[in-house]
Amino acid sequence: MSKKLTIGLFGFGVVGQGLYDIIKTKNLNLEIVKIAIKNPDKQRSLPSTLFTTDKDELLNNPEINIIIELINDTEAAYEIVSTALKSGKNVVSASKKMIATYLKELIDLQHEYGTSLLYEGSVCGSIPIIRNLEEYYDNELLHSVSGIFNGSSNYILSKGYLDGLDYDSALKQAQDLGFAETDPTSDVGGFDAKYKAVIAAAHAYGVVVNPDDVLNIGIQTLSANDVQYTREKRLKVKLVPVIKELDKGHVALFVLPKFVGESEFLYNVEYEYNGVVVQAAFADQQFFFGKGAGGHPTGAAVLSDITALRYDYHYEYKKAKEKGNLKFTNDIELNIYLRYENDSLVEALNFEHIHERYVSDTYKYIVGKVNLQNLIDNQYRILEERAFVAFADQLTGVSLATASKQAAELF
Ligand SMILES: NC(=O)C1=CN([C@@H]2O[C@H](COP(=O)(O)OP(=O)(O)OC[C@H]3O[C@@H](n4cnc5c(N)ncnc54)[C@H](OP(=O)(O)O)[C@@H]3O)[C@@H](O)[C@H]2O)C=CC1
Ligand SMILES: N[C@@H](CC=O)C(=O)O
Repeated sequence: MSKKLTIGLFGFGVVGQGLYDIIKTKNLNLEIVKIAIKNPDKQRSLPSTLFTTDKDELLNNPEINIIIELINDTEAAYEIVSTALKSGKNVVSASKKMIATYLKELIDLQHEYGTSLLYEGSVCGSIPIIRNLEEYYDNELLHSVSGIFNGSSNYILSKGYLDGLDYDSALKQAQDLGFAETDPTSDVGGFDAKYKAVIAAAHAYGVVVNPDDVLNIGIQTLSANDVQYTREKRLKVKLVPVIKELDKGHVALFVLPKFVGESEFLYNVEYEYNGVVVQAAFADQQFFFGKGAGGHPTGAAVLSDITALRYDYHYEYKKAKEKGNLKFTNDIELNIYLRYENDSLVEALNFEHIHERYVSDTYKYIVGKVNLQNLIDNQYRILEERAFVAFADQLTGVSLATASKQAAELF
């Protein structure tokens, strides 16, 4: 019989309960000894003796050998996870914001204390992308990793495009289904996708990037004109993080809405499903597809990490050792679609090339090439002015797939 896992679980919300549902269907030789929650007055589906609001009852319990952290409070999560790692307990977490924000510290803690932190559930829910980037693509030259990394925003886009549902109602449904973050701005504004991309970049390329340095523009300002424009061109809008190795040892990373054509894998990824497109030198293009949000899909990924701890699995962060010289950069050119009202925004973005321009009384747009840093500098203005930006490689004939062979000129 494999060694018994004794678990201290933090959080009994959507993911915590999803994990519990899965565990109870199987005889896995593991036991949840205690569950820490925040609100002692909330009605629970399990005996009250199992719950506590005192984190030390779990962290200081020598019988517990694994801590599972599934809470919705970033700072508290970091405190719990770092304390556990320091005290010799292995940890599984799905808290992508916490992991992306404190990735360097968490890697250092694992090395210093010889403990393991696994977080497959933090990136694209049920899709096993972290272990694949870490292990399978160990020796493969990765050109790019991109995809749909957020279920809620994809759900909203699908509900609008396919079912004609308005934005607010679709968001409410995503919240009711347990897909959305406590603050859904994280989902629709591209923050959540950015945290996931930051984590994926560490395993794909060995770069640890501060999320504050990464552009994220979301879908909040998508208008009827934008939708009409994409329909006419037989495109769809998807919220897509792109992680791309450039020439001369640089990695670019950004999150933008993207126009996606029928021939692209992401075109048919709908609702809460996520998709990851890996462009590799020899394997060429590969596609991972699965549910990206919700208690059971995420719980399944968390359980996979728990069982991996049985055989002492830990991330080696191999690319950081092998490719340690890669540097993150925002100095790249992108082809974008910009729908705007104020001409001064166009001036501020300082387009280097304009492919297409349209102006009427009610609708103005430009398709052209800008520097990513200019977008970052005007990120808040774009949102305030309710302008809409999308990565528009489809409109200029330069896609991530074809571009991979052209190094820095891809965009
Ligand atoms: N929902 C999803 O589809 C996915 C979520 N995630 C991530 O997983 C984590 C959990 O998400 P989710 O389950 O949806 O969140 P929920 O809001 O559904 O649940 C959060 C849980 O955390 C508990 N909690 C909050 N603060 C503390 C604290 N300081 N100590 C102990 N317990 C605490 C809450 O307690 P109480 O019950 O008393 O309120 C609640 O049980 C988040 O980081 C989220 O980003 C990752 C992938 C998918
Ligand atoms: N809010 C997230 C949940 C999973 O990570 C999403 O919608 O994808």
